[in-house]
Amino acid sequence: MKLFVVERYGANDAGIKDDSVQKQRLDSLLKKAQKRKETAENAIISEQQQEQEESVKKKKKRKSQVSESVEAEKPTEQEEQQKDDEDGLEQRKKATAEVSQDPEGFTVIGRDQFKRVKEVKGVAPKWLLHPTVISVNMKNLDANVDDVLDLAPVLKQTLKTENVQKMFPVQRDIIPWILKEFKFSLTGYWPRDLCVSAPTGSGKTLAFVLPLVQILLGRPLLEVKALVVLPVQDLAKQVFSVFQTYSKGTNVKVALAVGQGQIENEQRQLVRKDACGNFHSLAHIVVTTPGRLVHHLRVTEGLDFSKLRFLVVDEADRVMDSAQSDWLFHLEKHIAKSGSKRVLGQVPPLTIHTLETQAPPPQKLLFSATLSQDPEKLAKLALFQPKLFTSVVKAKNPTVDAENDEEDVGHFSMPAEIRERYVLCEEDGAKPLLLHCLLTKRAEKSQQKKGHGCKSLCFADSRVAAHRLCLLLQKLSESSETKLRVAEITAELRLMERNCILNRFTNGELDVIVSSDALARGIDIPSVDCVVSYDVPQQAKLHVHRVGRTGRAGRKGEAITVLSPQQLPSFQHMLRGVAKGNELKELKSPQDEMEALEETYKKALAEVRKCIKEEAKHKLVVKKKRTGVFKRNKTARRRSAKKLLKAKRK
Ligand SMILES: Nc1ncnc2c1ncn2[C@@H]1O[C@H](COP(=O)(O)OP(=O)(O)OP(=O)(O)O)[C@@H](O)[C@H]1O
Repeated sequence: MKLFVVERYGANDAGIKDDSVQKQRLDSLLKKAQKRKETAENAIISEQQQEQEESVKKKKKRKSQVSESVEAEKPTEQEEQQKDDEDGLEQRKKATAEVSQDPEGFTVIGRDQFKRVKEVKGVAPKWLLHPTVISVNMKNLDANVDDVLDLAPVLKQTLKTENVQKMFPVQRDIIPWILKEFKFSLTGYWPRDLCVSAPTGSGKTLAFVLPLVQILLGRPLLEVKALVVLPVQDLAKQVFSVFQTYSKGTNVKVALAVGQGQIENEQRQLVRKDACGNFHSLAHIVVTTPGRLVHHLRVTEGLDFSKLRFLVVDEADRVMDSAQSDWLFHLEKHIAKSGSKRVLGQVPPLTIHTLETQAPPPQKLLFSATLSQDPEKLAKLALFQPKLFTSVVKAKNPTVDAENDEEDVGHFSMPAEIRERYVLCEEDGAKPLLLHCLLTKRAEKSQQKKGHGCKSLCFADSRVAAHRLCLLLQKLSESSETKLRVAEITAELRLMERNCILNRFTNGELDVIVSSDALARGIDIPSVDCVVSYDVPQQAKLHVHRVGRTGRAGRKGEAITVLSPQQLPSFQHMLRGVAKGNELKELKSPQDEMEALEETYKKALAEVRKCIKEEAKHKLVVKKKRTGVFKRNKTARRRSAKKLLKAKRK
């Protein structure tokens, strides 16, 4: 044990050989500590006394303003009050002394000095508080293409061939605004940035495609003037095809860079190197995803964004939330190398000198159905005098308490054409059967009424859940009279496979697509009749996007969410901030049909279990084979290397 004894003061140290000297030192240290404690306590107590006195003074003042008759009784009350206050002070003194003294005798420094910090409430900027409200009414469209827009005849012709007769409210408001800002910028002023928050399927894509093509019409020089950023490949391809449609018959060149094929192929569409070694842009508009953009900025020689005039960010909230949200930083760095335009960063104070010496920054155009109106998030984008167009008005949700109706809680809005309902499922295990019954019922009704089946999209939480649900629905419909053709789309499938399934769905070869949230955002699938949220979405945003796959472009749609009774209150609470055209109603659960199919369901469940086991086995075999081949290859390589060495030695 001696090993662990630390002798801080050795016997040879001067002045501390005696025990008496050590005692003296200890006493003086303890005295000092005691003094410090007392002064700290006194300070706290005097502070509290002051506060107490002030409060008593205030009370006195208030009471002196009351009438005389009441005043007659006051002195006794005041005295009592003062007594009470003093007693309270005494008690608190004791309590603080007790609290600040730990049972082991240590004093916690500053324990009584902690005070609750006052919450500072942020103030939304003016442009967020005073937006221009876009109508959500898609029924009585008054804006004829010819009357409203100052568009080139080629574009008007394409609109006619695409069967666009009238402009949707977003397009009616946004297109002239962008064109006007552009004209304004030609006079030397910087264009204002734009934020658009409009419901799903309201035609936001055309609202930026048309003005960009119009502005870039007839430009002899090939320079990248517009960069359009979307969160994922599928959406970028979709927007690219709209650009292609509307740039037909014009000299506007559009390129796609989403990482679908080899990077060299994309580079060939973006830049050309001439005989003298100079680089030339090959597109006016580049449609891309954040990840691929950063890749090109790093590796594509001669890519020049210094002449950029427009930066469009569709599904802006998702793009900004994504892991690659540093793409703006990389873009700015890239531009800074070749020019002085600012994409990010502090906007300098606008003086005549800045206007004269600095080129305007690219105008940022942000679009989304669930655009964040959080000033902090938007501040990251360094928007220049932004203008907000929104269709979000005060949410009115009859299912929520009346007091909540008064709040300005609207963050997102949904198309008024969507009829939203929920169905309660008591047992979690019976959910697939309930879904099967709902879908077959809908298909039969639609067949009777319209003469064709009902196209439905079902959203599950994950890829695995979507796969299992798809198998179950397939098995159940095999044994039922109404045969539903079911397929699945998850992020695991390649783009080609996904497109193939979507084409079959659009052509009426499939009735149901089960999907993970890979399909939830932005994808424009014509005429989806019903969207079913098989698993409850965790965020209102996700719900808005899922449901938004139906009821597009003014068509009618239906959205059903499958809930357990326990999930209902939180679901209703989540939808508090979503402005809807229709109220949320309950749909009767098809109990009779479910009971009739109980045996078939059990069989289907057993078959699916078998199927999943076989799939897992198959995957394992494939994996083993791969690793086995790899090992064999490795050993073969080693053997051949050894043989070679031997041969060399010989
Ligand atoms: N003026 C119009 N007349 C008729 N159809 C239109 C018009 N404008 C757009 N559409 C069609 O409406 C559908 C939805 O448009 P779009 O994809 O632009 O919606 P969105 O607002 O971007 O939706 P999301 O927020 O879900 O991405 C598309 O099929 C498009 O062709």
